[in-house]
Amino acid sequence: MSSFKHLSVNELIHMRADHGDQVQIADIRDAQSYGSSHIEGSVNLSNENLARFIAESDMDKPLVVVCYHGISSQNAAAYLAEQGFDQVFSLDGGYSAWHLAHI
Ligand SMILES: O=S(=O)([O-])[S-]
Repeated sequence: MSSFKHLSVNELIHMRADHGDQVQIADIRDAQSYGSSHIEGSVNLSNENLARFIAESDMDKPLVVVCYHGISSQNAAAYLAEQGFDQVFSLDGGYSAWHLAHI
């Protein structure tokens, strides 16, 4: 059964250092929050672009799901794993943890 794994901010930093833009990041926060700041290289995923994102993504590449605090990203990550992504991660602490680590 496909499912997702948890990823800490530090693990994400290392993953990006090792794999660069091979790492896909989907930010599921609202467009306004995403617009005011987001992890560089992330895409804002919403119900509107979800189908296209799934259709156009490389499912072999790691996919990290980011929300506000790491709660709702878990449901989204489980869903995306069910859609066929091989390696799906939910960012623990969400964008707020990422932001804190980068102040
Ligand atoms: O985005 S959240 O579900 O972690 S509050």
